[in-house]
Amino acid sequence: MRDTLTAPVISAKNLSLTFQTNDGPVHALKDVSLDIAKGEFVSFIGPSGCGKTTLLRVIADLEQPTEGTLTVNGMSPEAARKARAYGYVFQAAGLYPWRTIAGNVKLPLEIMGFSRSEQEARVERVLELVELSGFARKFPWQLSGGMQQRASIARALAFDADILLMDEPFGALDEIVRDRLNEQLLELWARTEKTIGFVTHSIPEAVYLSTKIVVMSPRPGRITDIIDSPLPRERPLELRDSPEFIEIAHRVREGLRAGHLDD
Ligand SMILES: Nc1ncnc2c1ncn2[C@@H]1O[C@H](COP(=O)(O)OP(=O)(O)OP(=O)(O)O)[C@@H](O)[C@H]1O
Repeated sequence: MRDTLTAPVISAKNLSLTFQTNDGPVHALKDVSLDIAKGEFVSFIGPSGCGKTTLLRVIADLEQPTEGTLTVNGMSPEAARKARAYGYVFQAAGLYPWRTIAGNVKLPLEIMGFSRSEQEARVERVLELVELSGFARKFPWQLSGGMQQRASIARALAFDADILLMDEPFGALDEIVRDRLNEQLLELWARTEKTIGFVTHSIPEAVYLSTKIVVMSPRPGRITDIIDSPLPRERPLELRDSPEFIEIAHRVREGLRAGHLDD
């Protein structure tokens, strides 16, 4: 599947972004270069404030870089956004409490003007993908935190974007729920062949999920290491006890430490 001859889906070259604030400039990203191939699962890991969210937002055309170039599917991020290339999953599920789960998932489809029958078919399909088929008519408060986050993933999948951008989607959940969601996300990724960009603070989560791990350092946010994971795509949770897994986790930790030494 990972054909080295195909052009990258996301290509960043020397991206920098400086926010101008009342307290002076904040260098959120500095000289970030990265290629992401179709179907990859890429995690961005680094300490708070290192620019992970900013990088995801630049890819999604929610922020403009100050320097450098970025293409998504060979187009500008703006053109890619207009072509509905992305689904975005935020830290908090962000579901509307007065809408049912189906109603929440349907919302972007309503806005995009899909026909009613197409909306119904898509909602059914994505709720099945995230294993929430029986919960379409429930309201968000009737679901656990993990289920709400799955509903927000379903919403991001509903319009069938090629790229799923996820900003610490499981950060607020306990470890057991998180493990299960990680497994489910890998299954979903295998079934849909999406390209995924995933922000996390957790080393095990990054190593468990990713085909590529991008390690970032703060002030200004730079990439300190890019690790192409040798782990197989099929990943039972027990893989986390294997020497290969521990070795990659060690390398991520070293990358994080190296970033801090430059402070
Ligand atoms: N709109 C903005 N205006 C000014 N500064 C900003 C803005 N957005 C982000 N920043 C600053 O840019 C830096 C990078 O922020 P960003 O949210 O990308 O970091 P992060 O790695 O995602 O952090 P966290 O892990 O805490 O979510 C931080 O110092 C942040 O305060």
